[in-house]
Amino acid sequence: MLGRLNHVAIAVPDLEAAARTYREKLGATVSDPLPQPAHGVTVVFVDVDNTRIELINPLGERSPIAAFLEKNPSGGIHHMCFEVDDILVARDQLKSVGLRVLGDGEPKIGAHDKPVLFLHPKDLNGTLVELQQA
Ligand SMILES: CC[C@H](C(=O)O)C(=O)SCCNC(=O)CCNC(=O)[C@H](O)C(C)(C)COP(=O)(O)OP(=O)(O)OC[C@H]1O[C@@H](n2cnc3c(N)ncnc32)[C@H](O)[C@@H]1OP(=O)(O)O
Ligand SMILES: [Co+2]
Repeated sequence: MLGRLNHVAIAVPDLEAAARTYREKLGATVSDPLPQPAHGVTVVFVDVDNTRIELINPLGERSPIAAFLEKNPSGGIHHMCFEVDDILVARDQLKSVGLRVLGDGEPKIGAHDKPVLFLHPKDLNGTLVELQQA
């Protein structure tokens, strides 16, 4: 079911500083900050050979990553995203084996303009997993 690793997201307390580190110290190509109000984050994309890093910072009052940063004030790996061929088939299959889908269970359009869903971290060894329609 799981296709390629589409991205790994890192929650950061200072988006500009994190982007500068990846650009200047790691020599990476990084995007400008891209507000994603529907997801309550601002994201900077860091392109690497075989996947992508997303540096994410809370946007707005009700960001889903605010509590994570309170618990991890210097930041940390927030989630990883796998591509799936059919996100609705994958969702129903994962629910049938007892994995919890977050929110109302309906895919939302993510930062890559594709439908995405999230699975509860407590069901996956403390790791928040995002699924994105390939
Ligand atoms: C622009 C879109 C972009 C893309 O397209 O790629 C994105 O990915 S946007 C990413 C931001 N959006 C989301 O993360 C949506 C899904 N996340 C959520 O719904 C929440 O973050 C949730 C429910 C996972 C956690 O919310 P919150 O921290 O407010 O709730 P709790 O404190 O009750 O947490 C429950 C339990 O889970 C642990 N936790 C929370 N976040 C993570 C995490 N990222 N990785 C691992 N574990 C996590 C938290 O510590 C609690 O554990 P406990 O032992 O009970 O304290
Ligand atoms: Co993501």
